[in-house]
Amino acid sequence: MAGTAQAQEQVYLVTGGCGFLGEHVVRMLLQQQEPRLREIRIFDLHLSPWLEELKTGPVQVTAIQGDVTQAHEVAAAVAGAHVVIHTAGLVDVFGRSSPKTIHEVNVQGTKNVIEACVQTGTRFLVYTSSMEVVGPNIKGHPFYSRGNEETPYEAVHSHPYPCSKALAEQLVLEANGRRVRGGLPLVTCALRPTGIYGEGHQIMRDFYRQGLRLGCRLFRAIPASVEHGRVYVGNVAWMHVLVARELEQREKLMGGQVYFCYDESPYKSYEDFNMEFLAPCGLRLVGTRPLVPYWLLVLLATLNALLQWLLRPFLLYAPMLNPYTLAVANTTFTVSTNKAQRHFGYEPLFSWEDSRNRTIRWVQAVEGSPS
Ligand SMILES: NC(=O)C1=CN([C@@H]2O[C@H](COP(=O)(O)OP(=O)(O)OC[C@H]3O[C@@H](n4cnc5c(N)ncnc54)[C@H](O)[C@@H]3O)[C@@H](O)[C@H]2O)C=CC1
Ligand SMILES: C[C@H](CCCC(C)(C)O)[C@H]1CC[C@H]2[C@@H]3[C@H](O)CC4=CC(=O)CC[C@]4(C)[C@H]3CC[C@]12C
Repeated sequence: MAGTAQAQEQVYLVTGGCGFLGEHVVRMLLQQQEPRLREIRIFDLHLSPWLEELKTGPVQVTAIQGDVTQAHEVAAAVAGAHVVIHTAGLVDVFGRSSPKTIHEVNVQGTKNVIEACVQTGTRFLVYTSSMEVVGPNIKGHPFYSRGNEETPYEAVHSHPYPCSKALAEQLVLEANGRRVRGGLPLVTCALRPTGIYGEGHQIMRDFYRQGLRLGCRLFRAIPASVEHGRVYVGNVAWMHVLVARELEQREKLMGGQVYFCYDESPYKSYEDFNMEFLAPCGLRLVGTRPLVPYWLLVLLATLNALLQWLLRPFLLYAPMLNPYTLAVANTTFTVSTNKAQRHFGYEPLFSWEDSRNRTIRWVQAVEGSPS
């Protein structure tokens, strides 16, 4: 009996568990049949209907509607959890939310999660950071090609999203070693995905819809030579699950560390990479070189930013093209590292072929293929 109780003792909390990545983390935790897992708590501002179907399995699934900016709600959700996987965040590079809101959710929300761990005695915290904490910086320096966690880069931000992710990551890493209730040290680490793709990726869906509207075409805007790091959502989720599992055994090695999320996805430009999925769904990318000169894109992006500012009192104008998204899309950033493999034995669970097929099937199922 004691063995059974011991075997099923752990409670995991996934904040943002109803988001694009969060859903994959939750499903992965259940699929991998984490041996000691008794309960998964899913904490999110908006709870999704698919949660209901998960409630019939052997692991208790508890849905908690809550806001990470509310310290008491976070503390109540964290109490009794062994591990917190903190993926909740406001992902906004288009200017939909105010900088203050982005800061509140991403920075204050993360502070609340850390303090809740300390107060309630939760020892293990996995934070979903981002490649954006590195760059591009406000000085316009090129990102790096095939960089790793040690590659030097002057990370100085002004855009609210990367600012908030960088601050939150710093808080998480600094919290490593703090004494939690009961006297034991908190063990934290941060995972930095590059651009995530896969089932549920809304921007991919937006590009697909845009292509359909334009007669099954998309027009190249970024040179094919600008490579942008991408990683499959299933592998990002798998990395979170592995880190959560291994943090206890390897706290000295992994505590306070950052890890880029990587897999076998090929190095390509943002647009060429998207075409890996959109071409089999009937779209084509027009042009081997950008059809619009770069200076014109910069001008349009600046105009969009100006329009957004002018129209803000009346309506929300938040197009995909703005100076920041243009800078990210137009600056090479790819990672090549094996730190996660060395530190906790990570190998991608999904091959590139599998990741690609799953994503194609999702695009086809979501929208239906054009005839
Ligand atoms: N999508 C991407 O390419 C990348 C995302 N990330 C990070 O991964 C994490 C997850 O991102 P996605 O799944 O793409 O975003 P998402 O928007 O699909 O998911 C975020 C989830 O957090 C929840 N949330 C937002 N504000 C909240 C609040 N105040 N209280 C509680 N829950 C709240 C949302 O309801 C949503 O379910 C974020 O922290 C993001 O910064 C990092 C790198 C790349
Ligand atoms: C929307 C951008 C592509 C638009 C191309 C244009 C301007 C020519 O129309 C996307 C290009 C790169 C994306 C970002 C990148 O993948 C890294 C990210 C990490 C995160 O943590 C959140 C999302 C994002 C900022 C992602 C957002 C869309 C792009 C800017």
